[in-house]
Amino acid sequence: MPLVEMERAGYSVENRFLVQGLDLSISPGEIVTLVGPNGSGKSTTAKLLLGLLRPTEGKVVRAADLRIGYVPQKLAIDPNLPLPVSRFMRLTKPLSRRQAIAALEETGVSHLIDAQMRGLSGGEMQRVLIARALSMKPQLLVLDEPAQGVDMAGAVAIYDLIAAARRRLGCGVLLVSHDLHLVMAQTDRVLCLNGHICCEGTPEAVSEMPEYRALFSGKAPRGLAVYRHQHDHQHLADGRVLHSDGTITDTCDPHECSHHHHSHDTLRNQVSSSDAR
Ligand SMILES: Nc1ncnc2c1ncn2[C@@H]1O[C@H](COP(=O)(O)OP(=O)(O)OP(=O)(O)O)[C@@H](O)[C@H]1O
Repeated sequence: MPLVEMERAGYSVENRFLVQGLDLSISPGEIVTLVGPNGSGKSTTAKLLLGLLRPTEGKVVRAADLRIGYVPQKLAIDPNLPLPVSRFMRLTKPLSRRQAIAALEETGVSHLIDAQMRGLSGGEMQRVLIARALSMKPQLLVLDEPAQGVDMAGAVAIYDLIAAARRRLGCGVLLVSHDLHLVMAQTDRVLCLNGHICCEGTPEAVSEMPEYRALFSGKAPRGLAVYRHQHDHQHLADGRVLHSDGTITDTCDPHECSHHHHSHDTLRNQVSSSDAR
């Protein structure tokens, strides 16, 4: 049984369709990624799935009593208001301090529990938002550009976190992203959006589809399989490194720490080769 299913769903404002003819479903345990250029309707599609918008045509059906965790693209809070992380974590759900710390631990930012939201870095903010979404113990996790404002190594770490949450909770995940090459490696199914679904399939298949390449003017990197690297350690938000045996060190051994550097180098090669094409 899918967690959520869209059938020929569309959404229009003043007779203009923002998205149309969407057929899409998300099942427990799968990561579905929506990619598309600015204004292609990714956030609108996410909001239709969540029930924040009602389709003006077609239908969207969610499983009964579905627990949803949502990381919005933009936070509707006044950035000037003082708001500690501890209070932000309790805004949508009553959580004890211990529960809030446990949720923040999952994303490596429990040390920020008493920090002010307005003082957080881009990466810290995203980790707090993901922790709040995970505290719902969601069956469906919807993340709208969860790696925005985060550098590439930070983005890889965030996508790893999401993949780990999917394994642990068995939840379905909808990811909205611009980071095609990074995000796609963690994803089971990719949908390319441009007001409608242009093409869909596995990351490897989609990366070679002409519709996908046209959508990004041929600038999308190829050969995504190289990003399916094995992780033997995780980079914590405070810069330290958590190894698979549970030890924490200040830096990773350069011989052991292949994945991020590998990703950087490979990406650089691929971007330059696709630019040259
Ligand atoms: N309430 C609204 N009224 C009118 N137009 C809207 C409304 N919401 C969104 N739009 C328009 O619909 C289109 C799709 O917006 P949407 O935010 O879904 O795109 P997106 O793919 O998420 O974009 P981005 O990558 O820039 O975040 C845009 O052209 C946007 O300006």
